[in-house]
Amino acid sequence: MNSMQSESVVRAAGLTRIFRDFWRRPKVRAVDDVSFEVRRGEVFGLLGPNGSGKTTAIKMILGLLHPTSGSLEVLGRPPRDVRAKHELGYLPEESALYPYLSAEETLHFYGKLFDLPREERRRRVDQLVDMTGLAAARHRPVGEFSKGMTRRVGLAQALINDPALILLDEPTSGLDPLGRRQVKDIIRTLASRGKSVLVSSHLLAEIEDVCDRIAILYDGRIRASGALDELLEERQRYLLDLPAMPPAELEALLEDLAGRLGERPGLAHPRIDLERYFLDVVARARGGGGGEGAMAAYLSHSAEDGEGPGEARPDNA
Ligand SMILES: Nc1ncnc2c1ncn2[C@@H]1O[C@H](COP(=O)(O)OP(=O)(O)OP(=O)(O)O)[C@@H](O)[C@H]1O
Repeated sequence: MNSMQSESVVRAAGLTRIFRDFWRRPKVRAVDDVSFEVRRGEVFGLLGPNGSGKTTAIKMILGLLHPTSGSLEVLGRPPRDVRAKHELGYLPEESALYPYLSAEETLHFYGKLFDLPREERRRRVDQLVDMTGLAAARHRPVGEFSKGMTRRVGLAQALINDPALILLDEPTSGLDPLGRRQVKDIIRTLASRGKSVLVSSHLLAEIEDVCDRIAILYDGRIRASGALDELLEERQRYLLDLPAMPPAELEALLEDLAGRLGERPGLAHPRIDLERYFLDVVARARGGGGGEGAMAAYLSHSAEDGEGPGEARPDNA
């Protein structure tokens, strides 16, 4: 692992947030003595059931909530530092958008808030509209959008300032399988260009194939954390991948293995997951096509700025 990738962009140690009641008596330990780090160029999953403290942790990273105790550093600065905020992108659980602005106007509005010069703003809005699959709806008011389309606008908005750290609260909620795959591909590509992405979700299976490392929160505390591959790999067993072969040959092979192992190995056909099957069916139905070109254009701009370390992925990816 090179030094760029091991660099921490979020460093939380003993982070605690207690909410108090009206009489200022401690009420809920929403985040309780939590320590973790998010490294440059990785996708970090903050997972946990409803009410486990994910949003509270994200709000502290954003500088919107003060920790009760513990330390927190974001991009090498205290989270309340305005310079840290400039390099952050945030997709909240529910995006509050101006219903009468179109998708394009919405993105221009946020681009202006970041003081992006007009030409750059135009270029980024065009790229983001394509990348998030909103090209056909770019001139429609967002008040008319479905939940999935609103989510896409929210994601584009979170990326308008080309942030180094992107916080995504339940990014796939409300999206159909195509939209989910698209968002996950965007997340992976962002990470491959050196961006750091923190994804919070209670839909574990949905983000399993996008995270490098995870922490599982329950009742405000981290119950498990580490590289996803290491956490999920069953190191005591092996799976063997065989090509198709005549039944008699297969039987002989199994017999041979059973003799050596003292047990007959299990045998099954591999299965693709339902998401991949579904996406194949839809791709065939509509004759291919996708937003990869747009994504490449958006990201090549980031690379031009010298912000990305190329195609490198963290060692544990
Ligand atoms: N402003 C607040 N005042 C009092 N309690 C709060 C406040 N915000 C959150 N909590 C409590 O803190 C705990 C953690 O909430 P949080 O919203 O961080 O969970 P979450 O993991 O994001 O949940 P979800 O998946 O439902 O969004 C919950 O018990 C919640 O009721």
